[in-house]
Amino acid sequence: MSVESLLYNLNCTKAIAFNHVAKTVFNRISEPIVINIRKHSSEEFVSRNLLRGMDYLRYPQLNKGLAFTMAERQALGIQGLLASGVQTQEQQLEICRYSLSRFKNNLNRHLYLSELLDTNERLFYKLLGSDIPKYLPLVYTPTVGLACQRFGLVYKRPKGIFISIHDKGRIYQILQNWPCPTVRAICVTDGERILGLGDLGAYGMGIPIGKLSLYTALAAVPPSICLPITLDVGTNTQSLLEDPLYIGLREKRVRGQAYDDFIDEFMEACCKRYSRNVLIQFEDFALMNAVRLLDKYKNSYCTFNDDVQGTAGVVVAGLIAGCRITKKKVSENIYLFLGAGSAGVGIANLICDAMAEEGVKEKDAIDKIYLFDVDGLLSNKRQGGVPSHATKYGKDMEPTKDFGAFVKSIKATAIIGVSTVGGAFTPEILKQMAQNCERPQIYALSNPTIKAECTAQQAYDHTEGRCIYASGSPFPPVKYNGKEYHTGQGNNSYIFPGVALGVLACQAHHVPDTMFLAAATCLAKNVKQEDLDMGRVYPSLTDIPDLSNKIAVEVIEEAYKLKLAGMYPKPKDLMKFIMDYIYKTGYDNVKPDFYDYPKAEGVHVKSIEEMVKSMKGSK
Ligand SMILES: O=C([O-])CC(=O)C(=O)O
Ligand SMILES: [Mg+2]
Repeated sequence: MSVESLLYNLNCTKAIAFNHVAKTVFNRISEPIVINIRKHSSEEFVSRNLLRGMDYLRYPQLNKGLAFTMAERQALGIQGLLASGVQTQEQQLEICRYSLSRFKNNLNRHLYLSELLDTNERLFYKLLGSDIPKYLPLVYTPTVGLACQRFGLVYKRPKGIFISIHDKGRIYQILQNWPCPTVRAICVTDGERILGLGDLGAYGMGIPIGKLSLYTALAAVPPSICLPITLDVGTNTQSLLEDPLYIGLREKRVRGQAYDDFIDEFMEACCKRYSRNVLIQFEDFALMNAVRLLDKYKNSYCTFNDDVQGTAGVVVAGLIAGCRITKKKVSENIYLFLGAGSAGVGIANLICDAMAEEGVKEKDAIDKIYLFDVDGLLSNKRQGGVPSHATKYGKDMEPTKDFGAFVKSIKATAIIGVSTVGGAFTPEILKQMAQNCERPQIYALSNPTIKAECTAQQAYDHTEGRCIYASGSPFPPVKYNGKEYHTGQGNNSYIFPGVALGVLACQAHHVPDTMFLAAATCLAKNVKQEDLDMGRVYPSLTDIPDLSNKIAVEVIEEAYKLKLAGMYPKPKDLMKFIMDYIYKTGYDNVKPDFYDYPKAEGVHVKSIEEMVKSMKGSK
């Protein structure tokens, strides 16, 4: 029995109580144990691969529930373990939809979906894909924020790896405990800046799980190659340290050299375990580490920071699409940021790149971009100066903390909220934007919903319905002057799944900023005129899977252009190449080789169909 199935079979409390020594011991005895007790040819096959029929029900990657046909049930030796009825996947989806409709709140819906993922992976992704606008907010922003805050209740079984600062020196060994050796994509957090909710420590695990489930739901990246990781270096949130349900280290965060050495070891261990071009997505690190670690690793690893580059990609896509409405160039706007953290500076940098494409020099581009942080305008004259990650945006202007007055004095045409201060775009600020230009662009990007700088309704109400508005979390349709408007969700989920798909498919070994600009341009190009007519700068969420494929093609083009691709020769038809690569949610794609089962040398891993056939042949 593997450690995974052992944990699976224990109830939640025992699983958490499973101590480190026991884990190590079990890991040792989970080395190949060849069971060969059955005689029937198909059963013999199962045992030689150490997969028992029951495993087809137990493992979400293999389970089809009542959709196993009678012949399959016989071949797998699971007849009688399921009710006699045989269901189609479509019928199962109906049952899921009905079950979800019975819950009264979204956290319970999130928990239901999380259990579905633990039970039947293909059904989960099929359901998500059947109505993305409906299900995305349940597995992702905003509900995932709540799930993180309650992660002590949500945690049931391993969906990713926790690596604690005390594991320093043996990170590689811990990675080996993950049962799938084919990992190609990792999403990692240290839980310090979870959405706009702050330091949630080990509770942050909900984020890499959610982000990677979007790799599959929105870009059909095979889930077996994805690994969520939380680096537990403690938490500085006192309420968590005192929370009896808290699942992480009850210690203050480790900082300085010890932290840096830990992250260095982590990066090396990932490469040693999974190859040098394993993709590592950084997510929800605090500002002090996000930009610094990106700069440190971006040229030596296959890595990106979603909050810096993914968010920048989606905002720049919105701005380029916004220019299709205003008939202006990107460089003809004046940009003002509320928030100068990792997201703000990442967006500002990519705006400069977009202006460079229009032939604007970097200095002139910077002149059109202003940032505020908690201490006011990034002014070179302010006490304490401009933070090091943002020095190039420091202005030789008098310091000010009055954001509203500044909106007026510089005649901003686009304001971008990445401040995590809910309601910071006051009615006065919005009204001023409406005076500054005909179609002011308002981005209220902080997540989850309560952290948005203004709601969609407020933006329309205070700009006479003339604004181009986008938010990070979804808002219901807005009513203005008797008309209904559907506003866009400027969330990095439009960008990172497609970029990841492209990087993974062509085995790129770096993820340069230009890939995000290529993704942003592709996204902006694909906004339909009818969306623009409504003032919406993003396509419908329903379109994301198609868009991700298109973005992936652009990313692959960029990878070959920059000689970063690891796969030669370059495929002739990139779209076909992508279509062959991606994960399919139909049950006919269930394969028994999803995990690291010890296989006898030369043993062919048969598909379920082959097993059914061999059973028929042996009759
Ligand atoms: O997760 C999201 O919805 C967007 C994001 O990266 C963040 O807010 O940190
Ligand atoms: Mg994030």
